[in-house]
Amino acid sequence: MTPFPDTDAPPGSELFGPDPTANLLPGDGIVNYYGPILSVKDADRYFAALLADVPWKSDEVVIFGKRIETARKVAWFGDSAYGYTYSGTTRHALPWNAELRALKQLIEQTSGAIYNSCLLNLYHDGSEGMSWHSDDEKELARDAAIASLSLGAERKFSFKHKRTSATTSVTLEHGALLVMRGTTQTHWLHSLPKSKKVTAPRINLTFRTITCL
Ligand SMILES: O=C(O)CCC(=O)C(=O)O
Ligand SMILES: [Fe+2]
Repeated sequence: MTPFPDTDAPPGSELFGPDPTANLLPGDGIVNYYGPILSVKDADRYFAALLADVPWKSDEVVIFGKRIETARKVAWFGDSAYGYTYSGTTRHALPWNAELRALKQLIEQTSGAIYNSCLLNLYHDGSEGMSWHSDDEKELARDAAIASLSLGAERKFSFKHKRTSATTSVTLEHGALLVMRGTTQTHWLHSLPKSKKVTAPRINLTFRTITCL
């Protein structure tokens, strides 16, 4: 009997999950995937608390000049009531609640960066996603780390290079952390593709740094 029958990975690596120092991108930016940083029990607890306590609102996007309300819901929290403008609408950040304060501290420790705001997205099922974009709004500090925590249904997350169209994808697990660093937003787009296979909801939190306060 072979000791590691199911994998070509180095012995033991499957016990410790992904290597968070490995870069998912071939260059022009850095994306680290930490895998789950919360126990399933804690991830379940945060998912339920955020689903119930966050004042979820539809987002607005402009497609071919038309203003569309998304089925996906959003909320925005921050250190102070920052104004944040996208698709021609300015929103103001809500003050941190207890769950978000605890998650922010854990994610700052794990990722080695600090954040002053968090955008939350609620996808009710796989019919909702987010199309190709980069997080390059003028309010965001250039090249600052963006830390993404996933709760709920597993979803695929994809990157596409703006010039070469090279793509790469990762599965975002319940309770998992992904961090985009350096010039990632300058050179790469990312998306959360829709999927007919996903029937359960997912909450995503992206911790960010807003400038021009
Ligand atoms: O839901 C996700 O994983 C990604 C969300 C995202 O890209 C964003 O909010 O800018
Ligand atoms: Fe994004």
